[in-house]
Amino acid sequence: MSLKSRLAGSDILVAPGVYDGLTATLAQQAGFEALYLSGAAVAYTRLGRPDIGLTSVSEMTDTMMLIRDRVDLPVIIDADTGFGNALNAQRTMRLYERAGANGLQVEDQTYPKRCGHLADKSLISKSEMASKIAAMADARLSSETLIIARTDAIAVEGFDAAIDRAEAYLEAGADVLFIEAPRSGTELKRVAETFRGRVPLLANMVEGGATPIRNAGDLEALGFDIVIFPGGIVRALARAAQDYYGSLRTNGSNSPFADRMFDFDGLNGVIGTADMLAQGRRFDGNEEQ
Ligand SMILES: C[C@](O)(C(=O)O)[C@H](CC(=O)O)C(=O)O
Repeated sequence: MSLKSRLAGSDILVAPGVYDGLTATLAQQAGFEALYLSGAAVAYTRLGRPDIGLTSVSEMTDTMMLIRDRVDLPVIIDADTGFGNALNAQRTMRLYERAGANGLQVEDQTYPKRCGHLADKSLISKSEMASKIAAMADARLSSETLIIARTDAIAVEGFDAAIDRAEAYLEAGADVLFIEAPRSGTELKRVAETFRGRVPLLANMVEGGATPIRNAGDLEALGFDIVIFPGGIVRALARAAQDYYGSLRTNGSNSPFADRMFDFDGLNGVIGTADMLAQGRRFDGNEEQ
């Protein structure tokens, strides 16, 4: 089912963060209907760096292609600022679509851009962002690909300015709105009350970030249509990896950690090694097999 038609349904769409073929595979196996390819998660894992605009459009496109080759679920991808002005954003649109993305999230920050939950953000003007959204809509290869317009204005210009910007972005052609980092339950509720029923709304749950954490059911009841959990997987894996390396360093062996990790067959089961080898045998030119 396309992302667009899925959003016509009444249940909230829960899109966990992913950043490579393995996390995409695991999320699909867990039963999620869509994935969120998080720029933050790519920065955290591939660069070991914060989400401050260091990752490039090529690295994100490459990651999108790897994920699309592995899973067939709809993917929403982080386009950051579009990686520059409207012309860069148009190129990002085409590259991401060709790589297999189904929805692009673009934000109104300027460089240096930051994670929406960090301080000291700065914005391009409302009209420049509206033009960027129109430019992306113009460049879009398929009308099925959604443009998710994000405003970071709450922390910079205040809540009312954020709502005003979101209205302008909707007018400019955004398919989904993402008001980044509401600071309280009241702000979350006001976002939902303002746009519910007019346009699909996305909520972003960042553990320890500016927005109080709500579960998917609560967000659905408020009127949100999509919720992303972009960096949670990296926070979980980073903790597990820290424990793992600590244990190996201390013990000189993985045996004490064995009940917290897959063994050889276990991981092969997760990634589907047997099926893939069987498929390879069909094409190895040996009629006997
Ligand atoms: C949604 C986000 O843009 C992302 O890169 O996943 C980040 C999330 C994060 O930093 O954890 C954001 O700016 O909210």
